[in-house]
Amino acid sequence: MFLFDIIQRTYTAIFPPTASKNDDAIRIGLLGASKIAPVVVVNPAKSHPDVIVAAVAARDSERAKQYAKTHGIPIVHSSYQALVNDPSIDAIYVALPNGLHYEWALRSIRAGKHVLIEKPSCSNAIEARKLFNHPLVTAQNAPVLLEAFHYQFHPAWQTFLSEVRRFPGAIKDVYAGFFLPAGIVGVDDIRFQYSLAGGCMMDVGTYPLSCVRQIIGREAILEPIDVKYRGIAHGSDGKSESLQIDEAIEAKYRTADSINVHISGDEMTKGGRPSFLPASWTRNMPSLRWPKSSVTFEPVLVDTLVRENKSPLQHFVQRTVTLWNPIIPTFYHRIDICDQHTLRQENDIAKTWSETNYKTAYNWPEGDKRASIYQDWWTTYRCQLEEFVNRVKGREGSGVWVDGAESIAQMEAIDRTYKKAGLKLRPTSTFEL
Ligand SMILES: NC(=O)C1=CN([C@@H]2O[C@H](COP(=O)(O)OP(=O)(O)OC[C@H]3O[C@@H](n4cnc5c(N)ncnc54)[C@H](OP(=O)(O)O)[C@@H]3O)[C@@H](O)[C@H]2O)C=CC1
Ligand SMILES: O=C1OC[C@@H](O)[C@H](O)[C@H]1O
Repeated sequence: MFLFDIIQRTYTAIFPPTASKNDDAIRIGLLGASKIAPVVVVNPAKSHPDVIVAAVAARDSERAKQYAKTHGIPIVHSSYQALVNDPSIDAIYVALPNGLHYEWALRSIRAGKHVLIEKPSCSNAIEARKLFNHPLVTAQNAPVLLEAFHYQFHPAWQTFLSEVRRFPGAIKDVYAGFFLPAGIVGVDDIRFQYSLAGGCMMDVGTYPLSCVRQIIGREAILEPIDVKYRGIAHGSDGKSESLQIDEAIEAKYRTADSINVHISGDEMTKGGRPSFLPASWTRNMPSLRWPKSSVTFEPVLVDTLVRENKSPLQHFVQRTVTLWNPIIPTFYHRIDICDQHTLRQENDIAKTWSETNYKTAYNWPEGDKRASIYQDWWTTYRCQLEEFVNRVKGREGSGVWVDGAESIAQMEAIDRTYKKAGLKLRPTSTFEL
Protein backbone atom coordinates (compact mmCIF):
# COMPACT_ATOMS: atom_id res chain seq x y z
CA MET A 1 0.00 0.00 0.00
CA PHE A 2 2.85 2.33 1.00
CA LEU A 3 4.69 1.78 -2.30
CA PHE A 4 1.46 1.93 -4.28
CA ASP A 5 0.64 5.32 -2.71
CA ILE A 6 4.08 6.68 -3.63
CA ILE A 7 3.70 5.47 -7.22
CA GLN A 8 0.16 6.83 -7.50
CA ARG A 9 1.07 10.28 -6.10
CA THR A 10 4.18 10.50 -8.25
CA TYR A 11 2.36 9.41 -11.41
CA THR A 12 -0.51 11.86 -10.89
CA ALA A 13 1.89 14.71 -10.04
CA ILE A 14 3.77 14.11 -13.31
CA PHE A 15 0.64 13.44 -15.41
CA PRO A 16 -2.00 15.55 -13.65
CA PRO A 17 -5.65 15.55 -14.71
CA THR A 18 -6.37 18.49 -17.01
CA ALA A 19 -8.90 21.05 -15.88
CA SER A 20 -11.07 22.95 -18.33
CA LYS A 21 -10.23 26.63 -18.10
CA ASN A 22 -12.51 29.35 -16.78
CA ASP A 23 -13.16 32.43 -18.92
CA ASP A 24 -11.34 34.69 -16.49
CA ALA A 25 -8.33 32.35 -16.05
CA ILE A 26 -5.02 34.13 -15.36
CA ARG A 27 -2.81 34.18 -18.46
CA ILE A 28 0.79 33.61 -17.45
CA GLY A 29 3.83 34.40 -19.55
CA LEU A 30 7.20 32.72 -19.02
CA LEU A 31 10.28 34.96 -19.05
CA GLY A 32 12.97 32.72 -20.47
CA ALA A 33 12.64 29.26 -21.98
CA SER A 34 13.98 27.99 -18.69
CA LYS A 35 14.63 24.44 -17.54
CA ILE A 36 12.52 24.90 -14.44
CA ALA A 37 9.31 26.50 -15.81
CA PRO A 38 7.73 23.18 -16.90
CA VAL A 39 8.04 21.92 -13.33
CA VAL A 40 7.06 25.11 -11.50
CA VAL A 41 4.33 26.48 -13.76
CA VAL A 42 3.53 24.53 -16.97
CA ASN A 43 2.71 21.20 -15.35
CA PRO A 44 0.94 22.56 -12.25
CA ALA A 45 -1.15 24.85 -14.48
CA LYS A 46 -2.65 21.84 -16.29
CA SER A 47 -4.81 20.94 -13.32
CA HIS A 48 -5.67 24.55 -12.39
CA PRO A 49 -8.91 25.87 -13.93
CA ASP A 50 -7.78 29.47 -13.44
CA VAL A 51 -4.35 29.35 -15.09
CA ILE A 52 -3.38 29.34 -18.75
CA VAL A 53 0.29 29.34 -19.73
CA ALA A 54 -0.22 31.71 -22.63
CA ALA A 55 3.21 32.93 -23.73
CA VAL A 56 6.95 32.44 -23.55
CA ALA A 57 9.82 34.78 -24.40
CA ALA A 58 13.40 33.78 -25.07
CA ARG A 59 16.44 35.63 -26.34
CA ASP A 60 16.60 33.29 -29.31
CA SER A 61 13.23 33.17 -31.08
CA GLU A 62 13.87 29.77 -32.67
CA ARG A 63 14.49 28.34 -29.20
CA ALA A 64 11.37 30.05 -27.91
CA LYS A 65 9.31 28.57 -30.77
CA GLN A 66 10.63 25.09 -30.11
CA TYR A 67 9.96 25.44 -26.37
CA ALA A 68 6.43 26.72 -27.05
CA LYS A 69 5.76 23.76 -29.34
CA THR A 70 7.03 21.24 -26.76
CA HIS A 71 4.90 22.72 -23.99
CA GLY A 72 1.81 23.76 -25.97
CA ILE A 73 2.26 27.49 -25.39
CA PRO A 74 0.35 29.59 -27.98
CA ILE A 75 2.26 32.92 -28.00
CA VAL A 76 5.98 33.34 -28.62
CA HIS A 77 7.90 36.57 -28.05
CA SER A 78 11.40 37.10 -29.25
CA SER A 79 12.32 39.55 -26.49
CA TYR A 80 11.60 39.68 -22.78
CA GLN A 81 10.26 43.24 -23.06
CA ALA A 82 7.78 42.19 -25.77
CA LEU A 83 6.31 39.63 -23.37
CA VAL A 84 6.16 42.18 -20.55
CA ASN A 85 4.35 44.60 -22.90
CA ASP A 86 1.87 41.98 -24.14
CA PRO A 87 -1.59 43.26 -23.04
CA SER A 88 -3.06 39.74 -23.21
CA ILE A 89 -0.81 38.60 -20.34
CA ASP A 90 -1.85 39.00 -16.68
CA ALA A 91 1.12 37.51 -14.84
CA ILE A 92 4.79 36.76 -15.44
CA TYR A 93 6.94 33.93 -14.13
CA VAL A 94 10.53 35.19 -13.80
CA ALA A 95 12.83 32.14 -14.02
CA LEU A 96 15.94 33.93 -15.20
CA PRO A 97 19.41 33.78 -13.64
CA ASN A 98 19.29 35.32 -10.14
CA GLY A 99 21.11 38.44 -11.31
CA LEU A 100 18.20 39.32 -13.63
CA HIS A 101 15.32 38.76 -11.19
CA TYR A 102 15.30 42.31 -9.82
CA GLU A 103 15.22 44.06 -13.19
CA TRP A 104 12.59 41.83 -14.79
CA ALA A 105 10.35 41.71 -11.76
CA LEU A 106 10.33 45.51 -11.71
CA ARG A 107 9.77 45.80 -15.45
CA SER A 108 6.87 43.35 -15.18
CA ILE A 109 5.33 45.18 -12.22
CA ARG A 110 5.67 48.48 -14.08
CA ALA A 111 3.63 46.92 -16.88
CA GLY A 112 0.94 46.02 -14.33
CA LYS A 113 1.64 42.28 -14.34
CA HIS A 114 1.50 40.02 -11.31
CA VAL A 115 4.85 38.37 -10.74
CA LEU A 116 6.01 34.98 -9.51
CA ILE A 117 9.74 35.46 -9.06
CA GLU A 118 12.16 32.59 -8.57
CA LYS A 119 14.16 32.28 -5.38
CA PRO A 120 16.36 33.93 -4.35
CA SER A 121 14.28 37.00 -5.14
CA CYS A 122 17.27 39.24 -5.88
CA SER A 123 21.07 39.32 -6.01
CA ASN A 124 21.42 40.89 -2.57
CA ALA A 125 19.54 42.82 0.12
CA ILE A 126 20.09 46.21 -1.55
CA GLU A 127 18.07 44.99 -4.52
CA ALA A 128 15.50 43.23 -2.33
CA ARG A 129 14.81 46.38 -0.30
CA LYS A 130 14.49 48.43 -3.49
CA LEU A 131 12.17 45.89 -5.11
CA PHE A 132 9.83 45.03 -2.26
CA ASN A 133 9.65 48.62 -0.97
CA HIS A 134 9.17 50.10 -4.43
CA PRO A 135 6.05 52.35 -4.59
CA LEU A 136 4.78 50.30 -7.54
CA VAL A 137 4.90 47.20 -5.29
CA THR A 138 3.61 48.72 -2.06
CA ALA A 139 0.73 50.71 -3.66
CA GLN A 140 -2.73 49.69 -2.49
CA ASN A 141 -3.80 47.92 -5.69
CA ALA A 142 -0.30 46.88 -6.69
CA PRO A 143 0.14 43.64 -8.62
CA VAL A 144 0.92 40.52 -6.59
CA LEU A 145 4.64 39.80 -6.19
CA LEU A 146 5.68 36.44 -4.74
CA GLU A 147 9.12 34.91 -4.20
CA ALA A 148 8.73 31.25 -5.16
CA PHE A 149 9.60 29.52 -1.88
CA HIS A 150 7.36 26.67 -2.96
CA TYR A 151 8.14 24.24 -0.11
CA GLN A 152 6.37 26.53 2.40
CA PHE A 153 3.03 26.07 0.64
CA HIS A 154 2.91 22.29 1.10
CA PRO A 155 0.99 20.85 4.08
CA ALA A 156 4.06 18.76 5.04
CA TRP A 157 6.07 21.88 5.87
CA GLN A 158 3.17 23.55 7.67
CA THR A 159 2.46 20.39 9.69
CA PHE A 160 6.13 20.18 10.66
CA LEU A 161 6.02 23.83 11.78
CA SER A 162 2.86 23.16 13.84
CA GLU A 163 4.64 20.25 15.55
CA VAL A 164 7.54 22.55 16.38
CA ARG A 165 5.26 25.33 17.65
CA ARG A 166 3.16 23.09 19.89
CA PHE A 167 6.06 21.76 21.99
CA PRO A 168 6.39 23.92 25.11
CA GLY A 169 10.22 23.80 25.41
CA ALA A 170 12.70 26.40 24.23
CA ILE A 171 14.46 25.64 20.96
CA LYS A 172 18.09 24.62 21.45
CA ASP A 173 19.43 23.52 18.05
CA VAL A 174 18.15 23.89 14.51
CA TYR A 175 19.59 22.23 11.43
CA ALA A 176 18.64 22.22 7.75
CA GLY A 177 20.43 20.92 4.68
CA PHE A 178 19.83 20.52 0.96
CA PHE A 179 22.14 18.73 -1.44
CA LEU A 180 22.42 17.90 -5.11
CA PRO A 181 24.51 14.90 -6.19
CA ALA A 182 27.59 15.80 -8.26
CA GLY A 183 26.94 15.70 -11.99
CA ILE A 184 23.54 17.39 -12.08
CA VAL A 185 24.76 20.99 -12.30
CA GLY A 186 27.41 21.57 -14.97
CA VAL A 187 30.38 23.78 -14.26
CA ASP A 188 29.18 26.34 -16.81
CA ASP A 189 25.73 26.60 -15.23
CA ILE A 190 24.23 29.97 -14.28
CA ARG A 191 24.56 28.79 -10.66
CA PHE A 192 28.35 29.08 -10.87
CA GLN A 193 28.58 32.53 -12.44
CA TYR A 194 29.26 35.42 -10.11
CA SER A 195 28.07 38.04 -12.61
CA LEU A 196 24.66 36.30 -12.68
CA ALA A 197 24.51 36.17 -8.86
CA GLY A 198 25.38 32.49 -8.65
CA GLY A 199 26.73 30.46 -5.75
CA CYS A 200 25.49 27.66 -3.54
CA MET A 201 24.14 30.09 -0.95
CA MET A 202 22.05 31.62 -3.76
CA ASP A 203 20.75 28.24 -4.91
CA VAL A 204 20.44 25.06 -2.86
CA GLY A 205 21.75 26.91 0.21
CA THR A 206 18.90 29.38 0.16
CA TYR A 207 16.41 26.61 1.08
CA PRO A 208 17.99 25.51 4.38
CA LEU A 209 18.49 29.16 5.29
CA SER A 210 14.82 29.82 4.62
CA CYS A 211 13.82 26.67 6.55
CA VAL A 212 15.77 27.62 9.68
CA ARG A 213 14.42 31.17 9.50
CA GLN A 214 10.88 29.81 9.33
CA ILE A 215 11.57 27.67 12.39
CA ILE A 216 13.12 30.33 14.61
CA GLY A 217 10.68 33.00 13.44
CA ARG A 218 11.20 35.77 10.93
CA GLU A 219 12.04 38.40 13.56
CA ALA A 220 14.99 36.43 14.95
CA ILE A 221 18.28 37.64 13.49
CA LEU A 222 20.76 34.95 12.52
CA GLU A 223 24.26 36.10 13.41
CA PRO A 224 26.80 33.98 11.51
CA ILE A 225 29.56 32.71 13.80
CA ASP A 226 31.34 30.29 11.49
CA VAL A 227 30.96 29.97 7.71
CA LYS A 228 32.98 27.58 5.58
CA TYR A 229 32.64 27.12 1.87
CA ARG A 230 34.15 25.01 -0.88
CA GLY A 231 34.94 27.20 -3.87
CA ILE A 232 34.27 25.99 -7.37
CA ALA A 233 37.33 24.21 -8.62
CA HIS A 234 37.66 25.65 -12.13
CA GLY A 235 38.58 29.10 -13.29
CA SER A 236 40.46 30.65 -16.17
CA ASP A 237 43.15 31.89 -13.80
CA GLY A 238 43.19 28.59 -11.95
CA LYS A 239 42.24 30.26 -8.67
CA SER A 240 38.85 29.27 -7.37
CA GLU A 241 38.85 32.09 -4.76
CA SER A 242 38.88 34.75 -7.43
CA LEU A 243 35.58 33.39 -8.80
CA GLN A 244 33.78 34.24 -5.56
CA ILE A 245 31.63 31.14 -6.07
CA ASP A 246 30.72 28.74 -3.31
CA GLU A 247 30.00 25.27 -4.65
CA ALA A 248 29.09 24.07 -1.14
CA ILE A 249 28.51 25.90 2.12
CA GLU A 250 28.31 25.14 5.85
CA ALA A 251 27.19 27.97 8.10
CA LYS A 252 26.67 28.18 11.83
CA TYR A 253 24.70 30.98 13.44
CA ARG A 254 23.57 32.10 16.89
CA THR A 255 20.39 33.96 17.66
CA ALA A 256 19.84 36.52 20.44
CA ASP A 257 17.98 33.73 22.31
CA SER A 258 21.11 31.53 22.10
CA ILE A 259 19.67 29.07 19.59
CA ASN A 260 22.39 27.22 17.67
CA VAL A 261 21.57 27.17 13.98
CA HIS A 262 23.42 25.15 11.37
CA ILE A 263 22.79 24.91 7.64
CA SER A 264 24.50 23.03 4.84
CA GLY A 265 24.16 23.01 1.11
CA ASP A 266 26.13 21.32 -1.65
CA GLU A 267 25.66 21.65 -5.40
CA MET A 268 28.03 18.75 -6.08
CA THR A 269 27.76 16.19 -3.30
CA LYS A 270 30.32 13.41 -3.53
CA GLY A 271 31.68 10.59 -1.41
CA GLY A 272 30.55 8.71 1.66
CA ARG A 273 28.19 6.32 -0.16
CA PRO A 274 27.91 3.37 -0.13
CA SER A 275 29.39 3.44 3.33
CA PHE A 276 30.77 -0.11 3.22
CA LEU A 277 33.30 0.94 0.56
CA PRO A 278 36.57 2.63 1.59
CA ALA A 279 36.32 6.44 1.57
CA SER A 280 39.24 6.66 -0.88
CA TRP A 281 37.15 4.75 -3.46
CA THR A 282 33.99 6.82 -3.11
CA ARG A 283 35.58 10.26 -2.69
CA ASN A 284 34.69 11.33 -6.22
CA MET A 285 31.46 9.41 -6.63
CA PRO A 286 28.19 11.41 -6.69
CA SER A 287 26.21 10.80 -3.57
CA LEU A 288 22.67 11.36 -2.41
CA ARG A 289 21.96 13.05 0.90
CA TRP A 290 18.36 13.56 1.86
CA PRO A 291 17.31 17.14 2.53
CA LYS A 292 16.01 17.59 6.04
CA SER A 293 15.06 20.17 8.66
CA SER A 294 15.41 19.34 12.30
CA VAL A 295 14.75 21.03 15.64
CA THR A 296 15.95 19.95 19.09
CA PHE A 297 14.43 21.52 22.19
CA GLU A 298 15.89 22.06 25.64
CA PRO A 299 14.76 19.30 28.04
CA VAL A 300 11.39 20.07 29.65
CA LEU A 301 10.34 18.90 33.11
CA VAL A 302 7.02 17.11 32.53
CA ASP A 303 6.41 15.41 35.87
CA THR A 304 7.77 15.04 39.40
CA LEU A 305 7.21 11.64 41.01
CA VAL A 306 7.11 12.03 44.77
CA ARG A 307 8.27 8.87 46.63
CA GLU A 308 8.19 7.93 50.28
CA ASN A 309 11.58 8.14 52.03
CA LYS A 310 13.32 8.81 48.74
CA SER A 311 14.12 11.96 46.89
CA PRO A 312 11.60 12.69 44.09
CA LEU A 313 12.17 11.57 40.53
CA GLN A 314 12.04 14.30 37.94
CA HIS A 315 10.86 13.30 34.50
CA PHE A 316 12.40 15.34 31.66
CA VAL A 317 11.60 15.09 27.97
CA GLN A 318 13.87 16.38 25.25
CA ARG A 319 12.17 16.46 21.87
CA THR A 320 13.64 16.43 18.37
CA VAL A 321 11.32 17.01 15.42
CA THR A 322 12.69 16.22 11.96
CA LEU A 323 11.14 16.66 8.55
CA TRP A 324 12.80 14.46 5.95
CA ASN A 325 12.51 15.81 2.43
CA PRO A 326 10.88 19.22 2.88
CA ILE A 327 11.68 20.26 -0.70
CA ILE A 328 10.00 17.44 -2.66
CA PRO A 329 7.55 16.09 -0.07
CA THR A 330 4.87 14.90 -2.49
CA PHE A 331 6.71 11.76 -3.50
CA TYR A 332 7.69 10.86 0.04
CA HIS A 333 8.42 12.67 3.30
CA ARG A 334 8.34 11.84 6.98
CA ILE A 335 8.06 13.84 10.19
CA ASP A 336 9.83 12.11 13.08
CA ILE A 337 8.91 13.22 16.58
CA CYS A 338 11.53 11.73 18.86
CA ASP A 339 11.27 12.12 22.65
CA GLN A 340 14.28 11.35 24.80
CA HIS A 341 12.98 10.66 28.33
CA THR A 342 15.16 10.96 31.42
CA LEU A 343 14.28 10.25 35.04
CA ARG A 344 16.55 12.21 37.35
CA GLN A 345 17.09 11.69 41.02
CA GLU A 346 18.86 14.80 42.27
CA ASN A 347 21.99 14.90 40.07
CA ASP A 348 21.87 11.26 38.95
CA ILE A 349 20.18 9.77 35.95
CA ALA A 350 17.92 6.95 37.14
CA LYS A 351 16.59 5.84 33.77
CA THR A 352 16.50 6.91 30.11
CA TRP A 353 14.42 5.73 27.17
CA SER A 354 13.22 7.12 23.89
CA GLU A 355 10.00 7.08 21.90
CA THR A 356 9.54 8.07 18.28
CA ASN A 357 6.29 8.81 16.47
CA TYR A 358 6.09 9.26 12.74
CA LYS A 359 3.74 11.47 10.74
CA THR A 360 3.15 12.42 7.14
CA ALA A 361 1.04 15.24 5.74
CA TYR A 362 0.31 14.97 2.04
CA ASN A 363 -2.73 17.15 2.65
CA TRP A 364 -4.13 19.37 5.41
CA PRO A 365 -5.67 17.55 8.38
CA GLU A 366 -9.03 15.84 7.90
CA GLY A 367 -11.91 18.21 8.58
CA ASP A 368 -9.83 21.28 7.67
CA LYS A 369 -11.64 22.97 4.78
CA ARG A 370 -8.35 23.28 2.89
CA ALA A 371 -8.16 19.47 2.74
CA SER A 372 -11.14 19.32 0.42
CA ILE A 373 -9.41 21.63 -2.08
CA TYR A 374 -5.82 20.36 -1.93
CA GLN A 375 -4.94 16.91 -3.28
CA ASP A 376 -2.38 14.41 -1.98
CA TRP A 377 -0.59 14.39 -5.33
CA TRP A 378 -0.14 18.17 -5.46
CA THR A 379 3.50 19.13 -5.63
CA THR A 380 4.88 22.07 -3.69
CA TYR A 381 4.66 24.00 -6.98
CA ARG A 382 0.98 23.15 -7.46
CA CYS A 383 0.28 24.32 -3.89
CA GLN A 384 2.23 27.52 -4.58
CA LEU A 385 0.32 28.16 -7.81
CA GLU A 386 -2.97 27.68 -5.94
CA GLU A 387 -2.02 30.39 -3.45
CA PHE A 388 -0.62 32.73 -6.10
CA VAL A 389 -3.94 32.53 -7.94
CA ASN A 390 -5.91 32.97 -4.72
CA ARG A 391 -3.99 36.20 -4.03
CA VAL A 392 -4.46 37.52 -7.56
CA LYS A 393 -8.17 36.71 -7.43
CA GLY A 394 -8.55 38.14 -3.90
CA ARG A 395 -9.67 34.75 -2.50
CA GLU A 396 -9.13 33.58 1.05
CA GLY A 397 -6.45 30.95 0.37
CA SER A 398 -4.61 28.64 2.76
CA GLY A 399 -3.08 31.46 4.79
CA VAL A 400 0.46 30.61 3.71
CA TRP A 401 2.31 33.44 1.99
CA VAL A 402 5.83 34.81 1.52
CA ASP A 403 5.59 38.57 1.89
CA GLY A 404 8.06 41.27 0.91
CA ALA A 405 9.44 41.73 4.44
CA GLU A 406 10.23 38.03 4.55
CA SER A 407 11.97 38.12 1.16
CA ILE A 408 14.06 41.11 2.26
CA ALA A 409 15.02 39.43 5.56
CA GLN A 410 16.05 36.30 3.65
CA MET A 411 18.36 38.29 1.35
CA GLU A 412 19.83 40.11 4.37
CA ALA A 413 20.63 36.74 5.97
CA ILE A 414 22.28 35.55 2.73
CA ASP A 415 24.38 38.73 2.62
CA ARG A 416 25.49 38.31 6.25
CA THR A 417 26.51 34.73 5.47
CA TYR A 418 28.58 35.77 2.46
CA LYS A 419 30.25 38.56 4.45
CA LYS A 420 31.23 36.12 7.21
CA ALA A 421 32.56 33.69 4.60
CA GLY A 422 34.77 36.47 3.24
CA LEU A 423 33.00 36.35 -0.12
CA LYS A 424 31.75 39.43 -1.94
CA LEU A 425 28.02 40.16 -2.05
CA ARG A 426 26.53 39.27 -5.42
CA PRO A 427 26.62 42.29 -7.79
CA THR A 428 23.83 44.88 -7.63
CA SER A 429 21.86 45.53 -10.80
CA THR A 430 22.32 48.93 -12.43
CA PHE A 431 18.68 48.93 -13.55
CA GLU A 432 16.78 51.91 -12.14
CA LEU A 433 13.08 52.59 -11.98
N1 LIG B 1 11.91 26.55 -7.61
C1 LIG B 1 12.73 25.61 -7.98
O1 LIG B 1 12.59 24.45 -7.64
C2 LIG B 1 13.86 25.95 -8.88
C3 LIG B 1 14.19 27.25 -9.08
N2 LIG B 1 15.20 27.59 -9.90
C4 LIG B 1 15.51 29.00 -10.10
O2 LIG B 1 15.00 29.36 -11.38
C5 LIG B 1 15.89 30.24 -12.05
C6 LIG B 1 16.26 29.64 -13.37
O3 LIG B 1 16.85 28.39 -13.20
P1 LIG B 1 16.92 27.30 -14.39
O4 LIG B 1 15.61 27.12 -15.01
O5 LIG B 1 17.59 26.12 -13.84
O6 LIG B 1 17.90 28.05 -15.35
P2 LIG B 1 18.24 27.98 -16.90
O7 LIG B 1 19.67 27.63 -17.03
O8 LIG B 1 17.23 27.19 -17.65
O9 LIG B 1 18.12 29.52 -17.26
C7 LIG B 1 16.91 30.20 -17.24
C8 LIG B 1 16.81 31.16 -18.39
O10 LIG B 1 17.70 32.24 -18.14
C9 LIG B 1 17.83 32.92 -19.38
N3 LIG B 1 19.03 33.75 -19.43
C10 LIG B 1 19.02 35.07 -19.54
N4 LIG B 1 20.25 35.56 -19.52
C11 LIG B 1 21.07 34.52 -19.42
C12 LIG B 1 22.47 34.40 -19.38
N5 LIG B 1 23.27 35.47 -19.43
N6 LIG B 1 22.98 33.17 -19.27
C13 LIG B 1 22.18 32.09 -19.19
N7 LIG B 1 20.83 32.16 -19.23
C14 LIG B 1 20.29 33.36 -19.35
C15 LIG B 1 17.72 31.86 -20.45
O11 LIG B 1 16.70 32.38 -21.21
P3 LIG B 1 16.49 32.26 -22.77
O12 LIG B 1 15.52 31.17 -22.86
O13 LIG B 1 16.00 33.60 -23.11
O14 LIG B 1 17.79 31.93 -23.40
C16 LIG B 1 17.25 30.61 -19.72
O15 LIG B 1 16.17 30.01 -20.34
C17 LIG B 1 17.03 30.48 -11.06
O16 LIG B 1 16.77 31.64 -10.33
C18 LIG B 1 16.99 29.28 -10.14
O17 LIG B 1 17.46 29.57 -8.84
C19 LIG B 1 15.86 26.63 -10.58
C20 LIG B 1 15.58 25.31 -10.42
C21 LIG B 1 14.60 24.86 -9.47
O1 LIG C 1 14.91 23.14 -6.08
C1 LIG C 1 16.02 23.31 -6.54
O2 LIG C 1 16.77 22.25 -6.85
C2 LIG C 1 17.82 22.37 -7.72
C3 LIG C 1 18.49 23.70 -7.63
O3 LIG C 1 19.58 23.85 -8.43
C4 LIG C 1 17.46 24.71 -7.85
O4 LIG C 1 17.92 25.97 -8.18
C5 LIG C 1 16.59 24.66 -6.68
O5 LIG C 1 15.63 25.63 -6.69
